[in-house]
Order: sequence, then C-alpha cells, then structure tokens
Amino acid sequence: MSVAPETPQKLIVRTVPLRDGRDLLTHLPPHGPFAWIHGGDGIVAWGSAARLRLPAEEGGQGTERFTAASRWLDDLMATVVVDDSVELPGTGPVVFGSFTFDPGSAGSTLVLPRVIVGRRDGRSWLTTVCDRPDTHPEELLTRVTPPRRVGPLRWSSGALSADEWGRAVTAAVRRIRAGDLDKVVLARDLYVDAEAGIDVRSLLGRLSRDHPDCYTFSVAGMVGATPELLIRRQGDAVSSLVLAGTRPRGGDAQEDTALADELLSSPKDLEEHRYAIDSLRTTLAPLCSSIDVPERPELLRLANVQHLASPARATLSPGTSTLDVVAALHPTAAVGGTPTATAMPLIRELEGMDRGRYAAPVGWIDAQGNGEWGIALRCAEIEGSRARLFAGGGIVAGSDPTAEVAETEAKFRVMREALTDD
Ligand SMILES: C=C(O[C@H]1C=CC=C(C(=O)O)[C@@H]1O)C(=O)O
Repeated sequence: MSVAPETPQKLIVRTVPLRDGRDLLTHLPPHGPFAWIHGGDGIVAWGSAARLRLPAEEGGQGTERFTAASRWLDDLMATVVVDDSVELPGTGPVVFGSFTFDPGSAGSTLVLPRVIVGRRDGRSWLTTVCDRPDTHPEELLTRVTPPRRVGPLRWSSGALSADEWGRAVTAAVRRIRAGDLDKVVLARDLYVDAEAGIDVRSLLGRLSRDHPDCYTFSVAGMVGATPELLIRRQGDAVSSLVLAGTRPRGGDAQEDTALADELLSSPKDLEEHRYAIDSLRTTLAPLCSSIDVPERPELLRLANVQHLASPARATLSPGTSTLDVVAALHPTAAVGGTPTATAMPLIRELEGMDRGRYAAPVGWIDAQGNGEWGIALRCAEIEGSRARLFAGGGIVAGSDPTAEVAETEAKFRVMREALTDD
C-alpha cells in the first residue's frame, strides 16, 4: 500500500500538568474536534500536526491498513522530541485513529492533533505539538465558542428500508439454517440532514451525559458512544469487553428485570455471545501469555439496551504492538460473524452498502503503545450538515426479522437523541 502521508520533519511535543476541573468538552473549539471520553475522564484534542488517510486495500490479507498505519506511527514517533512532565497513559504525543470495517473501503484515518487536553483519576494535562522549539501551536489560541444547536432535521432511509433489511435478515437466517455459517452481523444505515453544518461538540456533550458508561468518541467525522472496548492497553496488560446478545430496557423495573432474566437465560443469545468469546480467545492466544475470561457473561445495562457482556484480561507477549492486537481482533464476531471468512462476503451481499468506518476499530494510542480502542458502534459519520447513522445486530439460526429491526431501532436511538436538541 503506497501512501503520501502528511508527516513533518521534526515535532516538538510538550506535556504539562493542568490545574483544571472543567468538563473536558468545554476546551474544544468548533472545528474538527477529537474526543475519547469515559465517565468524565479521557482526552480531547484539535488541530492536525500529522495525518494519514489510507486508500482501499488491494488483495492481500485484509490487514494491510493496520500494517501501513503501524509503519506510519513508528516513523512519526521517531520524529518527535518529547518533554513530558506528567508521564501517564495518554500524555506525550497521542494519535487518534479510525479504521474502515472492510479492507476494500478507503478512508482509514490517523491524526496527531496539535493540542491535546487529558484527564485521568483527578490529574489533568495539556500537550502541545509544534514544528519549532520555544513556540506554541496557533491552535492553542483558537476561540472556543459555545456549541451550536443542531436545529431541525430531515430524515431519509439508507441503502435498505426497514422492510428490505428485514428480508435480508430472513435470507441470512436461511443461509445459517442451511449450514453455510453460524452467525452473521447485519447492519443498516439512515441519513439525516440539518439546515447548517452540525457542531459535533453538541453531539459529544449529549452522548457523554447520557451514556457515561460508554466511550464517547469523535475521530475525523466518526462520532458516537460505543459500549464495546476492543482493547485497552497499559504496559503489557490488556483488557477487552466483549458484547453480544441484546434486549431493550424495560418501561418499568419489573419489565426491565424480566427482559434481563430472559436475556441471561436465552440459548439464542448465549450462543451468539459464545461465538464472540471463542473468537476473542482464539485470536489472543498467539499474542498473549495469559488470557482470563469469566465462565458466564454478565449483564451490562445501558441507557437504551442491555447486553450480555464478558470482561476479558490478558498479558501481552513481548514484541506485540497494540495495532497488531487491533488488526488481529478485527472483525470480531460481534460485528462480523462466525466464521469470519463466510460472514464477510455475506455482509457485502446482503447489506447493499459500504459500512465505511462503522463497526471497526476507533481509538487512540500514545508513544509507549498505551491506548484504548473501541468498536465504532452507536455512531454516525458526520460530514457538514449531513449525518449517516448505523446500527446492526447479530443474526443466528433462531433470529426473528421483526425483533432484529426493533433492535436496530433501539440502537439508532443513541445517535437520534444526540442529534436532537433538548
Ligand atoms: C452491531 C451492533 O452491536 C453489536 C454489539 C453488541 C451487541 C450486538 C447484538 O446483540 O447483536 C451486536 O453484535 C451495533 O450496535 O450496531
């Protein structure tokens, strides 16, 4: 894969402690905000000191975009001179990234922002990235205006209407019952147009307020709040949160508990979940010295849905990079299917759309390889005044098309509500 990335000769990166307890999002200027926020902690950033946008892969193993990103990252980190007086995961240079789901799609993007503000366990910091010593990036002085309201919205359907997508689910169930594969994750899209450019900060504010248990992200136009952590790395310790199996939240406590009990004992959902766990275990085995996954999934209750969830922990073998793990894990059975090799062409055939960067790794990485990468779910791609929303669900032999359409509607709600002014 040959690319012409924008990487300057030499970069001066300075991290200093910041005495600031404000909501991280209040630091962001209107244009091109980057964010990764979980429970009030995280990183926000803006500006661009170095950027890589990758073309579609041609043939190969389907992991060339991760390899090209890794090479670019290594070269970039070799050009930086770092003065970091805080030394925590996420201090020093931090690159945000968002990959495409399908190797055949163009648009995987990595960016080293000019200004980064972070917070972790009560400690805050400011990182700046300059081309010359003893200067500040211009972006440090960008005026921060209040987030603009999104305004009236006009909704339109995506590649398939809800009915057409339901028929695609029926076709997938038929293929699964015929023995072609065990599970496939099918997704659909929706478009919405605002009257003026969408201020991503308004969406981020609502997402982080309404979904504090999720990872609110914004990377080069991909914006959402995902519950699914693909990998968090700190030193050689990695953790992951596997999700598969979903019910809506109930209208009252009794209904909520009944739905949760049904989910925790549903053979269809436990089967769907087991495929995701098995694929994680198999993928991590050659890259890790130990892997620990609980025997049974637990319940993860989010604002709009509840999931079967398994928190996994592992110790990385020496010489394995964070992006090696990200590349190996993608696509998990929570977004692709089982077996992956059969699920991927079926997704292309039945969805009738390009997923772009939906259902693919999104996150950040620092110079030590520490970082957090989620799967871009409950999200939208924002371009000017237009947003393209995505939602999908795991289809197994026992799936019912009507229930699957309802599940995607529940998942769309995250971004619908984020786009709707209070
Ligand atoms: C594909 C999505 O969710 C995945 C993650 C968690 C649970 C899922 C499920 O129960 O189907 C999906 O596999 C989505 O939110 O668009």
